[in-house]
Amino acid sequence: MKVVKFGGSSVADAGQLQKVKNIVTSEDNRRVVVVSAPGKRYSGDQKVTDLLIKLGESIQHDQVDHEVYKMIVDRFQSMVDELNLPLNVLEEVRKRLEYSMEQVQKKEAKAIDSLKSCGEDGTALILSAYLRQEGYDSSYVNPKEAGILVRDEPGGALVLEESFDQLYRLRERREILVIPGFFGYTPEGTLVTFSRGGSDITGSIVAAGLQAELYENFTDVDSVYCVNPMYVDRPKELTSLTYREMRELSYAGFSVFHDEALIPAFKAKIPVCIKNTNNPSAPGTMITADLPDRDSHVVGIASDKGFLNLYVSKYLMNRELGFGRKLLQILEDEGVSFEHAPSGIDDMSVVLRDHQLPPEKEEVVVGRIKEELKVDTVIIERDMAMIMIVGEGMNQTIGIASQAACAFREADVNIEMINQGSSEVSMMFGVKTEGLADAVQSLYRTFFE
Ligand SMILES: Nc1ncnc2c1ncn2[C@@H]1O[C@H](COP(=O)(O)OP(=O)(O)O)[C@@H](O)[C@H]1O
Ligand SMILES: N[C@@H](CC(=O)OP(=O)(O)O)C(=O)O
Repeated sequence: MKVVKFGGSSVADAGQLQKVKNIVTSEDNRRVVVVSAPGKRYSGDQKVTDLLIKLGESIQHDQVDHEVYKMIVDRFQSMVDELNLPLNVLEEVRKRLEYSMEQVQKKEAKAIDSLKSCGEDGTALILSAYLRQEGYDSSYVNPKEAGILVRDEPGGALVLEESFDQLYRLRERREILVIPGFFGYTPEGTLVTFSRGGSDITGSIVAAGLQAELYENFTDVDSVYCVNPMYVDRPKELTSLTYREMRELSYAGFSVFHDEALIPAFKAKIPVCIKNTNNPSAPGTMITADLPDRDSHVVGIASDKGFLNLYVSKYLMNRELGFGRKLLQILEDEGVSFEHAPSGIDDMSVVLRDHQLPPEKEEVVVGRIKEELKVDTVIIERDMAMIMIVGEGMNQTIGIASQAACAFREADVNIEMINQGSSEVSMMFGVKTEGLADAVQSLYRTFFE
Protein backbone atom coordinates (compact mmCIF):
# COMPACT_ATOMS: atom_id res chain seq x y z
CA MET A 1 0.00 0.00 0.00
CA LYS A 2 1.16 3.53 -0.80
CA VAL A 3 0.32 6.72 1.04
CA VAL A 4 0.10 9.64 -1.37
CA LYS A 5 0.27 13.26 -0.25
CA PHE A 6 -0.61 16.23 -2.46
CA GLY A 7 0.68 19.69 -1.56
CA GLY A 8 -1.08 23.04 -1.92
CA SER A 9 -0.01 23.59 -5.54
CA SER A 10 -1.37 20.13 -6.45
CA VAL A 11 -4.86 20.93 -5.14
CA ALA A 12 -4.97 24.61 -6.06
CA ASP A 13 -8.02 24.35 -8.35
CA ALA A 14 -10.40 21.95 -10.10
CA GLY A 15 -7.93 21.24 -12.92
CA GLN A 16 -5.31 20.18 -10.38
CA LEU A 17 -7.83 17.96 -8.57
CA GLN A 18 -8.49 16.16 -11.86
CA LYS A 19 -4.76 15.40 -12.10
CA VAL A 20 -4.82 14.19 -8.50
CA LYS A 21 -7.72 11.87 -9.27
CA ASN A 22 -5.87 10.47 -12.31
CA ILE A 23 -2.70 9.85 -10.29
CA VAL A 24 -4.51 8.22 -7.36
CA THR A 25 -6.63 5.93 -9.53
CA SER A 26 -3.82 4.96 -11.92
CA GLU A 27 -2.48 2.46 -9.34
CA ASP A 28 -4.61 0.17 -7.17
CA ASN A 29 -2.27 0.43 -4.21
CA ARG A 30 -2.52 4.24 -3.91
CA ARG A 31 -5.15 3.79 -1.26
CA VAL A 32 -4.61 6.53 1.28
CA VAL A 33 -4.47 10.17 0.19
CA VAL A 34 -3.42 13.14 2.33
CA VAL A 35 -4.20 16.63 1.05
CA SER A 36 -3.10 20.19 1.79
CA ALA A 37 -5.20 23.33 1.52
CA PRO A 38 -5.48 24.93 -1.93
CA GLY A 39 -2.20 26.75 -2.63
CA LYS A 40 -1.25 29.43 -5.14
CA ARG A 41 -2.67 29.04 -8.67
CA TYR A 42 -0.25 31.59 -10.11
CA SER A 43 2.50 33.77 -8.76
CA GLY A 44 0.95 36.55 -6.69
CA ASP A 45 -2.06 34.39 -5.74
CA GLN A 46 -2.83 33.70 -2.07
CA LYS A 47 -2.77 30.34 -0.30
CA VAL A 48 -6.06 29.44 1.39
CA THR A 49 -4.22 28.89 4.70
CA ASP A 50 -2.91 32.46 4.56
CA LEU A 51 -6.43 33.71 3.87
CA LEU A 52 -7.77 31.71 6.82
CA ILE A 53 -5.14 33.24 9.10
CA LYS A 54 -6.09 36.73 7.88
CA LEU A 55 -9.75 35.95 8.47
CA GLY A 56 -9.01 34.70 11.99
CA GLU A 57 -7.04 37.84 12.83
CA SER A 58 -9.86 40.05 11.58
CA ILE A 59 -12.35 38.19 13.80
CA GLN A 60 -10.03 38.53 16.76
CA HIS A 61 -10.04 42.30 16.15
CA ASP A 62 -13.88 42.25 16.04
CA GLN A 63 -13.91 43.26 12.37
CA VAL A 64 -14.78 40.21 10.29
CA ASP A 65 -13.09 40.63 6.92
CA HIS A 66 -16.01 39.68 4.65
CA GLU A 67 -13.89 40.10 1.54
CA VAL A 68 -11.40 37.49 2.73
CA TYR A 69 -14.25 35.19 3.81
CA LYS A 70 -15.69 35.45 0.28
CA MET A 71 -12.28 34.75 -1.30
CA ILE A 72 -12.03 31.51 0.73
CA VAL A 73 -15.56 30.35 -0.10
CA ASP A 74 -15.04 31.26 -3.78
CA ARG A 75 -11.96 29.04 -3.96
CA PHE A 76 -14.00 26.04 -2.84
CA GLN A 77 -17.07 27.03 -4.80
CA SER A 78 -15.19 27.16 -8.11
CA MET A 79 -13.84 23.64 -7.45
CA VAL A 80 -17.31 22.30 -6.66
CA ASP A 81 -18.82 24.04 -9.71
CA GLU A 82 -16.11 23.02 -12.17
CA LEU A 83 -16.14 19.42 -10.99
CA ASN A 84 -19.97 19.39 -11.16
CA LEU A 85 -20.26 18.20 -7.57
CA PRO A 86 -23.56 18.46 -5.69
CA LEU A 87 -24.05 21.72 -3.80
CA ASN A 88 -24.28 19.97 -0.43
CA VAL A 89 -20.49 19.42 -0.65
CA LEU A 90 -19.96 23.17 -0.64
CA GLU A 91 -22.53 23.57 2.12
CA GLU A 92 -20.57 21.14 4.31
CA VAL A 93 -17.31 23.03 3.69
CA ARG A 94 -19.01 26.32 4.48
CA LYS A 95 -20.67 24.93 7.62
CA ARG A 96 -17.34 23.80 9.04
CA LEU A 97 -15.72 27.13 8.18
CA GLU A 98 -18.49 29.07 9.89
CA TYR A 99 -18.34 26.83 12.94
CA SER A 100 -14.62 27.60 13.33
CA MET A 101 -15.26 31.32 12.81
CA GLU A 102 -17.76 31.19 15.66
CA GLN A 103 -15.18 29.45 17.84
CA VAL A 104 -12.75 32.31 17.16
CA GLN A 105 -15.49 34.84 17.91
CA LYS A 106 -16.15 33.13 21.25
CA LYS A 107 -12.40 33.15 21.94
CA GLU A 108 -12.38 29.36 22.43
CA ALA A 109 -8.96 27.79 23.05
CA LYS A 110 -7.13 26.79 19.84
CA ALA A 111 -9.94 28.29 17.72
CA ILE A 112 -7.42 29.75 15.27
CA ASP A 113 -6.00 26.25 14.71
CA SER A 114 -9.53 25.03 14.02
CA LEU A 115 -9.98 27.81 11.44
CA LYS A 116 -6.56 27.13 9.87
CA SER A 117 -7.51 23.49 9.39
CA CYS A 118 -10.51 24.39 7.21
CA GLY A 119 -8.36 24.58 4.04
CA GLU A 120 -7.19 20.98 4.27
CA ASP A 121 -10.57 19.81 5.54
CA GLY A 122 -12.45 21.39 2.62
CA THR A 123 -10.05 19.93 0.07
CA ALA A 124 -10.43 16.43 1.55
CA LEU A 125 -14.24 16.69 1.51
CA ILE A 126 -14.22 17.84 -2.12
CA LEU A 127 -11.68 15.28 -3.35
CA SER A 128 -13.46 12.32 -1.74
CA ALA A 129 -16.82 13.51 -3.18
CA TYR A 130 -15.17 13.87 -6.59
CA LEU A 131 -13.69 10.36 -6.47
CA ARG A 132 -17.11 8.95 -5.56
CA GLN A 133 -18.74 10.86 -8.38
CA GLU A 134 -16.20 9.36 -10.79
CA GLY A 135 -17.24 5.88 -9.66
CA TYR A 136 -14.53 5.10 -7.08
CA ASP A 137 -15.29 3.98 -3.57
CA SER A 138 -13.85 6.72 -1.38
CA SER A 139 -14.35 8.23 2.08
CA TYR A 140 -13.26 11.38 3.84
CA VAL A 141 -11.49 10.41 7.09
CA ASN A 142 -11.06 13.04 9.77
CA PRO A 143 -7.68 12.87 11.61
CA LYS A 144 -9.60 12.16 14.84
CA GLU A 145 -11.21 9.09 13.28
CA ALA A 146 -7.85 8.12 11.78
CA GLY A 147 -6.27 8.33 15.24
CA ILE A 148 -3.74 11.14 14.68
CA LEU A 149 -3.08 12.10 18.29
CA VAL A 150 -0.81 15.02 19.04
CA ARG A 151 0.63 17.10 21.84
CA ASP A 152 0.16 20.85 21.66
CA GLU A 153 3.53 22.62 21.52
CA PRO A 154 4.36 26.30 20.85
CA GLY A 155 5.97 25.76 17.42
CA GLY A 156 3.22 23.37 16.28
CA ALA A 157 1.76 20.00 17.27
CA LEU A 158 3.96 16.95 17.89
CA VAL A 159 2.68 13.44 17.17
CA LEU A 160 2.09 11.01 20.05
CA GLU A 161 3.37 7.45 19.74
CA GLU A 162 -0.06 5.87 20.24
CA SER A 163 -1.17 7.33 16.88
CA PHE A 164 0.78 4.74 14.93
CA ASP A 165 -1.10 1.72 16.31
CA GLN A 166 -4.43 3.44 15.82
CA LEU A 167 -3.59 4.33 12.23
CA TYR A 168 -2.66 0.72 11.47
CA ARG A 169 -6.36 -0.18 11.77
CA LEU A 170 -7.06 1.83 8.63
CA ARG A 171 -5.38 -0.95 6.63
CA GLU A 172 -8.64 -2.90 6.93
CA ARG A 173 -10.54 -0.28 4.95
CA ARG A 174 -10.86 -1.14 1.26
CA GLU A 175 -11.91 2.20 -0.23
CA ILE A 176 -9.69 5.15 -1.12
CA LEU A 177 -9.33 7.16 2.08
CA VAL A 178 -8.84 10.92 1.89
CA ILE A 179 -7.37 12.49 5.03
CA PRO A 180 -6.89 16.24 5.47
CA GLY A 181 -3.27 17.05 6.35
CA PHE A 182 -1.85 19.65 8.75
CA PHE A 183 -3.72 18.80 11.95
CA GLY A 184 -4.39 16.24 14.64
CA TYR A 185 -6.20 16.09 17.98
CA THR A 186 -4.96 16.09 21.54
CA PRO A 187 -6.10 13.14 23.69
CA GLU A 188 -8.64 15.61 25.21
CA GLY A 189 -10.12 16.12 21.74
CA THR A 190 -8.80 19.59 20.83
CA LEU A 191 -7.82 20.21 17.22
CA VAL A 192 -4.19 21.39 16.90
CA THR A 193 -2.27 22.20 13.72
CA PHE A 194 1.31 21.27 12.89
CA SER A 195 3.75 24.02 11.97
CA ARG A 196 3.35 25.67 8.54
CA GLY A 197 3.78 23.27 5.65
CA GLY A 198 2.76 20.48 8.02
CA SER A 199 0.68 18.36 5.65
CA ASP A 200 3.97 16.66 4.77
CA ILE A 201 4.12 15.62 8.43
CA THR A 202 0.62 14.15 8.34
CA GLY A 203 1.57 12.14 5.23
CA SER A 204 4.64 10.76 6.95
CA ILE A 205 2.75 9.87 10.15
CA VAL A 206 0.04 8.11 8.15
CA ALA A 207 2.61 6.23 6.04
CA ALA A 208 4.44 5.13 9.20
CA GLY A 209 1.24 4.09 10.98
CA LEU A 210 -0.01 2.09 8.03
CA GLN A 211 3.45 0.61 7.42
CA ALA A 212 3.09 1.65 3.81
CA GLU A 213 5.54 0.35 1.22
CA LEU A 214 6.10 3.94 0.02
CA TYR A 215 5.22 7.53 0.95
CA GLU A 216 4.75 9.50 -2.26
CA ASN A 217 4.83 13.25 -1.80
CA PHE A 218 3.46 15.07 -4.85
CA THR A 219 4.44 18.69 -5.41
CA ASP A 220 5.12 21.03 -8.35
CA VAL A 221 8.72 20.13 -9.26
CA ASP A 222 10.10 17.02 -10.98
CA SER A 223 12.50 16.30 -8.15
CA VAL A 224 14.44 17.76 -5.30
CA TYR A 225 17.16 19.89 -6.88
CA CYS A 226 20.63 20.23 -5.43
CA VAL A 227 19.95 23.91 -4.80
CA ASN A 228 16.81 26.03 -4.44
CA PRO A 229 15.70 26.79 -8.06
CA MET A 230 15.16 30.40 -6.97
CA TYR A 231 18.95 30.90 -7.11
CA VAL A 232 20.02 28.72 -10.03
CA ASP A 233 18.18 28.12 -13.28
CA ARG A 234 17.36 24.42 -13.77
CA PRO A 235 19.76 23.05 -11.17
CA LYS A 236 20.88 19.44 -11.10
CA GLU A 237 18.13 16.99 -10.14
CA LEU A 238 18.76 14.60 -7.27
CA THR A 239 17.59 11.07 -7.94
CA SER A 240 18.29 9.82 -4.42
CA LEU A 241 19.06 11.12 -0.97
CA THR A 242 19.40 9.60 2.47
CA TYR A 243 17.01 10.54 5.28
CA ARG A 244 19.83 12.33 7.08
CA GLU A 245 20.71 14.41 4.03
CA MET A 246 17.11 15.38 3.34
CA ARG A 247 16.48 16.25 6.98
CA GLU A 248 19.50 18.59 7.03
CA LEU A 249 18.63 20.11 3.67
CA SER A 250 14.98 20.73 4.48
CA TYR A 251 15.85 22.13 7.90
CA ALA A 252 18.30 24.50 6.22
CA GLY A 253 15.90 25.78 3.56
CA PHE A 254 14.78 23.14 1.02
CA SER A 255 11.14 24.05 1.53
CA VAL A 256 10.02 21.33 -0.89
CA PHE A 257 9.69 18.93 2.07
CA HIS A 258 9.04 19.77 5.74
CA ASP A 259 12.08 19.00 7.89
CA GLU A 260 9.95 17.38 10.64
CA ALA A 261 8.22 15.13 8.13
CA LEU A 262 11.15 12.78 7.73
CA ILE A 263 11.25 11.43 11.27
CA PRO A 264 8.11 9.20 11.27
CA ALA A 265 9.00 7.74 7.85
CA PHE A 266 12.62 7.27 8.90
CA LYS A 267 11.71 5.50 12.16
CA ALA A 268 9.32 3.17 10.36
CA LYS A 269 11.81 2.71 7.46
CA ILE A 270 9.30 3.89 4.87
CA PRO A 271 10.96 5.18 1.68
CA VAL A 272 9.78 8.63 0.55
CA CYS A 273 9.47 9.68 -3.08
CA ILE A 274 9.07 13.33 -4.07
CA LYS A 275 7.15 13.55 -7.36
CA ASN A 276 5.50 16.09 -9.62
CA THR A 277 1.68 16.22 -9.95
CA ASN A 278 2.13 18.06 -13.25
CA ASN A 279 4.54 15.46 -14.62
CA PRO A 280 3.86 12.20 -12.75
CA SER A 281 5.88 10.02 -15.11
CA ALA A 282 9.13 11.72 -14.03
CA PRO A 283 10.89 9.38 -11.56
CA GLY A 284 11.23 11.98 -8.78
CA THR A 285 13.64 11.82 -5.85
CA MET A 286 13.84 8.73 -3.63
CA ILE A 287 14.74 9.22 0.02
CA THR A 288 15.88 6.10 1.86
CA ALA A 289 18.29 4.99 4.57
CA ASP A 290 20.76 3.49 2.09
CA LEU A 291 23.64 5.49 0.80
CA PRO A 292 23.38 5.47 -2.98
CA ASP A 293 26.38 4.96 -5.29
CA ARG A 294 27.47 8.39 -6.37
CA ASP A 295 30.61 10.26 -7.39
CA SER A 296 30.13 13.55 -5.60
CA HIS A 297 30.41 14.11 -1.88
CA VAL A 298 28.30 17.24 -1.67
CA VAL A 299 24.70 16.56 -2.67
CA GLY A 300 22.98 19.80 -1.86
CA ILE A 301 23.38 23.44 -0.90
CA ALA A 302 20.51 24.75 1.22
CA SER A 303 20.10 28.28 2.43
CA ASP A 304 17.75 30.47 4.38
CA LYS A 305 17.47 34.11 5.40
CA GLY A 306 16.07 35.70 8.54
CA PHE A 307 18.67 34.87 11.17
CA LEU A 308 20.57 36.91 13.71
CA ASN A 309 23.81 36.30 15.51
CA LEU A 310 24.03 36.98 19.22
CA TYR A 311 27.75 37.32 19.88
CA VAL A 312 29.23 37.44 23.38
CA SER A 313 32.83 37.63 24.44
CA LYS A 314 34.43 37.46 27.85
CA TYR A 315 38.08 37.07 28.69
CA LEU A 316 38.72 33.59 30.19
CA MET A 317 35.26 32.33 29.20
CA ASN A 318 36.87 28.91 28.75
CA ARG A 319 37.66 28.79 32.48
CA GLU A 320 34.20 29.79 33.66
CA LEU A 321 32.23 26.74 34.64
CA GLY A 322 28.67 26.82 33.32
CA PHE A 323 28.98 29.95 31.14
CA GLY A 324 27.29 28.38 28.11
CA ARG A 325 24.52 26.91 30.23
CA LYS A 326 23.83 30.25 31.91
CA LEU A 327 23.69 32.04 28.56
CA LEU A 328 21.30 29.50 27.10
CA GLN A 329 19.29 29.56 30.33
CA ILE A 330 18.65 33.27 29.88
CA LEU A 331 17.31 32.54 26.39
CA GLU A 332 15.14 29.73 27.71
CA ASP A 333 13.77 31.93 30.51
CA GLU A 334 12.79 34.53 27.94
CA GLY A 335 11.15 31.95 25.66
CA VAL A 336 13.77 32.31 22.92
CA SER A 337 14.68 29.22 20.94
CA PHE A 338 18.09 29.01 19.26
CA GLU A 339 19.38 27.18 16.16
CA HIS A 340 23.16 26.87 16.53
CA ALA A 341 25.72 27.79 19.17
CA PRO A 342 29.33 27.66 17.93
CA SER A 343 31.87 28.74 20.50
CA GLY A 344 35.51 29.80 20.76
CA ILE A 345 37.92 30.32 23.66
CA ASP A 346 36.64 33.65 24.87
CA ASP A 347 33.62 33.94 22.55
CA MET A 348 30.32 32.34 21.91
CA SER A 349 27.80 32.95 19.14
CA VAL A 350 24.19 31.93 19.29
CA VAL A 351 22.32 31.90 16.00
CA LEU A 352 18.60 32.56 16.26
CA ARG A 353 15.71 33.05 13.88
CA ASP A 354 15.29 36.82 13.66
CA HIS A 355 11.63 36.74 14.80
CA GLN A 356 12.67 35.07 18.07
CA LEU A 357 14.13 38.34 19.30
CA PRO A 358 11.88 41.35 18.66
CA PRO A 359 13.37 44.68 19.87
CA GLU A 360 11.56 44.62 23.28
CA LYS A 361 12.88 41.15 24.00
CA GLU A 362 16.34 42.07 22.70
CA GLU A 363 16.59 44.77 25.35
CA VAL A 364 15.71 42.36 28.16
CA VAL A 365 18.00 39.57 26.91
CA VAL A 366 20.98 41.87 26.30
CA GLY A 367 20.42 43.54 29.69
CA ARG A 368 20.39 40.20 31.49
CA ILE A 369 23.48 38.92 29.65
CA LYS A 370 25.44 42.04 30.59
CA GLU A 371 24.31 42.04 34.19
CA GLU A 372 24.26 38.37 35.05
CA LEU A 373 27.21 37.12 32.97
CA LYS A 374 29.41 40.23 33.22
CA VAL A 375 30.53 39.83 29.61
CA ASP A 376 33.01 42.16 27.87
CA THR A 377 30.99 42.43 24.68
CA VAL A 378 27.54 41.54 23.50
CA ILE A 379 26.58 42.29 19.91
CA ILE A 380 23.43 41.48 17.99
CA GLU A 381 23.97 41.21 14.27
CA ARG A 382 20.78 40.97 12.21
CA ASP A 383 20.30 40.35 8.44
CA MET A 384 22.14 37.08 8.57
CA ALA A 385 21.66 34.15 6.22
CA MET A 386 22.81 30.57 6.70
CA ILE A 387 24.10 28.31 3.97
CA MET A 388 24.44 24.60 4.57
CA ILE A 389 26.31 22.22 2.32
CA VAL A 390 25.26 18.63 2.82
CA GLY A 391 26.42 15.18 1.77
CA GLU A 392 26.99 11.82 3.48
CA GLY A 393 30.46 11.47 1.99
CA MET A 394 31.71 14.86 3.15
CA ASN A 395 33.27 13.82 6.44
CA GLN A 396 35.65 11.43 4.71
CA THR A 397 36.66 13.83 1.98
CA ILE A 398 39.61 16.15 2.32
CA GLY A 399 39.27 19.67 1.00
CA ILE A 400 35.51 20.33 1.04
CA ALA A 401 35.90 23.28 3.41
CA SER A 402 38.72 24.76 1.37
CA GLN A 403 36.71 24.41 -1.87
CA ALA A 404 33.78 26.11 -0.17
CA ALA A 405 36.01 28.89 1.16
CA CYS A 406 37.32 29.51 -2.39
CA ALA A 407 33.74 29.70 -3.65
CA PHE A 408 32.95 32.41 -1.08
CA ARG A 409 36.12 34.28 -2.06
CA GLU A 410 35.20 34.10 -5.74
CA ALA A 411 31.76 35.48 -4.93
CA ASP A 412 33.43 38.22 -2.87
CA VAL A 413 31.28 37.29 0.13
CA ASN A 414 32.71 37.37 3.62
CA ILE A 415 32.10 34.28 5.78
CA GLU A 416 30.85 35.60 9.12
CA MET A 417 30.74 32.19 10.76
CA ILE A 418 31.55 28.55 10.06
CA ASN A 419 30.00 25.69 11.98
CA GLN A 420 30.85 22.13 11.15
CA GLY A 421 28.91 21.18 14.26
CA SER A 422 28.35 17.64 15.34
CA SER A 423 26.61 16.55 12.20
CA GLU A 424 28.85 14.44 10.04
CA VAL A 425 26.91 15.26 6.92
CA SER A 426 26.80 19.04 6.86
CA MET A 427 28.81 22.21 7.13
CA MET A 428 27.21 25.57 7.82
CA PHE A 429 28.29 29.07 6.85
CA GLY A 430 26.83 32.36 8.08
CA VAL A 431 26.91 35.33 5.70
CA LYS A 432 25.24 38.71 5.43
CA THR A 433 21.92 38.35 3.60
CA GLU A 434 23.01 40.70 0.82
CA GLY A 435 25.70 38.21 -0.24
CA LEU A 436 23.49 35.13 -0.11
CA ALA A 437 22.52 34.69 -3.77
CA ASP A 438 26.09 35.29 -5.02
CA ALA A 439 27.52 32.87 -2.50
CA VAL A 440 25.02 30.10 -3.31
CA GLN A 441 25.60 30.49 -7.04
CA SER A 442 29.35 30.35 -6.57
CA LEU A 443 29.07 27.23 -4.38
CA TYR A 444 26.87 25.65 -7.05
CA ARG A 445 29.52 26.30 -9.72
CA THR A 446 32.19 24.84 -7.45
CA PHE A 447 30.41 21.63 -6.48
CA PHE A 448 28.08 20.90 -9.38
CA GLU A 449 29.39 22.36 -12.61
N1 LIG B 1 16.05 22.21 -3.45
C1 LIG B 1 14.79 22.32 -3.91
N2 LIG B 1 14.31 21.44 -4.81
C2 LIG B 1 13.06 21.55 -5.29
N3 LIG B 1 12.21 22.54 -4.93
C3 LIG B 1 12.64 23.44 -4.03
C4 LIG B 1 13.93 23.36 -3.47
N4 LIG B 1 14.07 24.38 -2.58
C5 LIG B 1 12.94 25.06 -2.58
N5 LIG B 1 12.05 24.51 -3.45
C6 LIG B 1 10.69 25.03 -3.70
O1 LIG B 1 9.74 24.14 -3.13
C7 LIG B 1 8.55 24.25 -3.91
C8 LIG B 1 7.63 23.08 -3.60
O2 LIG B 1 7.30 23.08 -2.23
P1 LIG B 1 5.90 23.67 -1.73
O3 LIG B 1 5.71 25.06 -2.25
O4 LIG B 1 5.78 23.46 -0.27
O5 LIG B 1 4.93 22.73 -2.55
P2 LIG B 1 3.50 22.14 -2.27
O6 LIG B 1 2.58 23.13 -2.89
O7 LIG B 1 3.50 20.84 -2.98
O8 LIG B 1 3.34 21.99 -0.80
C9 LIG B 1 9.07 24.29 -5.34
O9 LIG B 1 8.16 24.89 -6.22
C10 LIG B 1 10.36 25.09 -5.21
O10 LIG B 1 10.16 26.44 -5.51
N1 LIG C 1 -1.72 24.49 4.23
C1 LIG C 1 -0.74 24.46 5.27
C2 LIG C 1 -0.02 23.12 5.35
C3 LIG C 1 0.74 22.66 4.14
O1 LIG C 1 1.39 21.63 4.17
O2 LIG C 1 0.68 23.41 3.03
P1 LIG C 1 1.57 23.20 1.65
O3 LIG C 1 1.36 21.78 1.16
O4 LIG C 1 0.99 24.24 0.69
O5 LIG C 1 3.01 23.46 1.97
C4 LIG C 1 0.23 25.63 5.09
O6 LIG C 1 0.08 26.42 4.17
O7 LIG C 1 1.10 25.78 5.90
